[in-house]
Amino acid sequence: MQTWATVDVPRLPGGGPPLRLYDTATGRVRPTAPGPTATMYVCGITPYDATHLGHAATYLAFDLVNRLWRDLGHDVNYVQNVTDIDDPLLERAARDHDDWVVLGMRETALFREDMEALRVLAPQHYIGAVEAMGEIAELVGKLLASGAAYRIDDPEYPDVYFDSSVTGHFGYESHYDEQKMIELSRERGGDPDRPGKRHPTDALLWRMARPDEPSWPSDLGPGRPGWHVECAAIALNRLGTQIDLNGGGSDLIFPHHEFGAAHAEAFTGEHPFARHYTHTGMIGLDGEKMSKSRGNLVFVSKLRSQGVDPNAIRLGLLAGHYREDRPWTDDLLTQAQERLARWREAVALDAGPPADDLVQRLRTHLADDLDTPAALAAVDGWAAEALERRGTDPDAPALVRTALDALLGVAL
Ligand SMILES: Nc1ncnc2c1ncn2[C@@H]1O[C@H](COS(=O)(=O)NC(=O)[C@@H](N)CS)[C@@H](O)[C@H]1O
Ligand SMILES: [Zn+2]
Repeated sequence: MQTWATVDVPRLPGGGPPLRLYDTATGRVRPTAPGPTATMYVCGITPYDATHLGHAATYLAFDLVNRLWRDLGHDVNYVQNVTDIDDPLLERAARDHDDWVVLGMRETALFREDMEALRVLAPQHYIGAVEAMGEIAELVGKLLASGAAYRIDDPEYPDVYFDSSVTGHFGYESHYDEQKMIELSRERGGDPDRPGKRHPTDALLWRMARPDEPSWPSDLGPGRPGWHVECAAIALNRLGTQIDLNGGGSDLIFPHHEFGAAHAEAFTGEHPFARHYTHTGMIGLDGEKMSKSRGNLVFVSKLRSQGVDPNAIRLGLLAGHYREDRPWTDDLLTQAQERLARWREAVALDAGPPADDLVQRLRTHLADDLDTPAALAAVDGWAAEALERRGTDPDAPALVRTALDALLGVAL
């Protein structure tokens, strides 16, 4: 699938400390240690109700990771999927009497546009589940052949399930207990109560064709994939057997990333699949998580059509820490617009206070588990000084502009 147009990342002089990120599996903020090319898989959207500010907050967080790794001299191989076939998409299309293919294409196009407007660096590989159907079915076939998966004893629909016990590490990513796993599995597309499963949380790998549901031919018989195996296949085939970072919102901790890791590890025999599992907090509105099911959504495209500068949306979402569940409010946007205007005024000056120290502080704060509140405050400090006392370094304004572009993705 075509990815979106990307902006280039200006080079900054000097360098910063290694990027440290919170890892859900080890429960600690730990240094990332990518090789020359960092490998990152961030789960993409299920293409409807795109792009709400919750989506945007998550992709902005991983955009900072992308930018920081580049600033540290790494290339980044960034892969993202589109879940363009799955129950929620089919349900939404049915509700709106929409063709599910058209709905998916329309919403994916809108998502691309919004990502471009927000200056999110494009993934090297932007892959839809439908276009990856062959490789997904192939992975399911191999898991079935190896005994890591099994067919449920249901003569009408002998669907294929993953045996969550096969890797011996199941649960290492989320650390949830069985009860919580069953609860979340039920809430997020699983079927723990289906009779005949070896373990209630075992995840569906291949759903045999049902009447009036789309299906694809495969060696497994006609059908369509379960949700988690698409991400395992797409990541393994483009990033290798162990990756630096698997990212997404905290609602993906379980079942999605636990199973994505288990599917990958059952196939490769290598553990852990990802050296970091990093999850963002939920953006809320009026006290509730912003979510499709609740319909309390604020859309990037709507704000853009009202003339809101995408850089202000970016600053509004980066004002809070990426791992905090936090509300989106009109106030947040107003403060971000004022901050953006102040910063623009300061970098428009023909001189300012020396900014080398600011660049290093930006790098240090962002390398500390993406501490954007501290980073933005450091820029506020420089801008205030520049606007009060003007400062005498003629190179400072341009250096600040370049640093904000490269490290924060903000275009002044
Ligand atoms: N309110 C929210 N705040 C922050 N992130 C959110 C919010 N709602 C969804 N997300 C994140 O946005 C990303 C896309 O969500 S999604 O459209 O539901 N799609 C999926 O979760 C799957 N297609 C992943 S393979 C996920 O990482 C999800 O965790
Ligand atoms: Zn995913």
